Amino acid sequence: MTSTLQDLAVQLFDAGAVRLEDIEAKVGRRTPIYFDLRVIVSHPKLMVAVSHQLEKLIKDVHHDMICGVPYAALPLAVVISINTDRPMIMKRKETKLYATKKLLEGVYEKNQTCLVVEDVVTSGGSLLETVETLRKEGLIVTHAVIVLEREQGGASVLEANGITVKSLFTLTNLVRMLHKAGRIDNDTVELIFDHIKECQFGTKDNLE
Ligand SMILES: O=C(O)c1cc(=O)[nH]c(=O)n1[C@@H]1O[C@H](COP(=O)(O)O)[C@@H](O)[C@H]1O
Repeated sequence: MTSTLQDLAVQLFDAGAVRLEDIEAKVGRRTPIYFDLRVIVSHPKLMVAVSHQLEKLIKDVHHDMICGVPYAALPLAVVISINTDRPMIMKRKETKLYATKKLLEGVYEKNQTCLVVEDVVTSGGSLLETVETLRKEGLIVTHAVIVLEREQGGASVLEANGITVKSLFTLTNLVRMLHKAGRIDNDTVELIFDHIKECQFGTKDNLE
């Protein structure tokens, strides 16, 4: 059975993937909402449901293989690879210092297309780092599929680097769905919407 996006938003919240606390984000600023997809490894049915939704987004995107950005997106990439019978490659966080000394694991050839899977895009930096590694190895990367686009400028940064981002949720529609389901109150909705407006990347002030 396929969950609707509204159901999925509530299931993710109830599994603890949405943290409504003041948390430091990877790049620079604090955030009143943190989407922590790492919890889904403890909820296999939810992992399959999220993967199914991502698969719908990529069915018309040509790709020879997929690569998950380490580590949060790796389990999703594995499930999508199995469900769609499409090979996967894995990027290491650091180059192996012995034996093969590889940064990418798996089988690939120059000029093959690789679709990237990521959990969250805020500034776009993490996803771009993976894309740069893949491109250095001669792979063609034009699309990424992600779970949450935080609408803080990252998608535009990626677009400017030749990557089209397809997302399951934007932060605005995730928050609206959770508000509708009574999981987030009015004040928190306002706080999050203000944060989205105030904390934008890709602008001169926030370029690191
Ligand atoms: O730090 C973040 O911006 C972030 C926000 C959030 O809600 N959830 C979350 O997982 N992150 C982390 O931030 C990364 C994306 O941030 P950028 O590299 O700025 O796009 C993700 O891969 C996560 O490691």
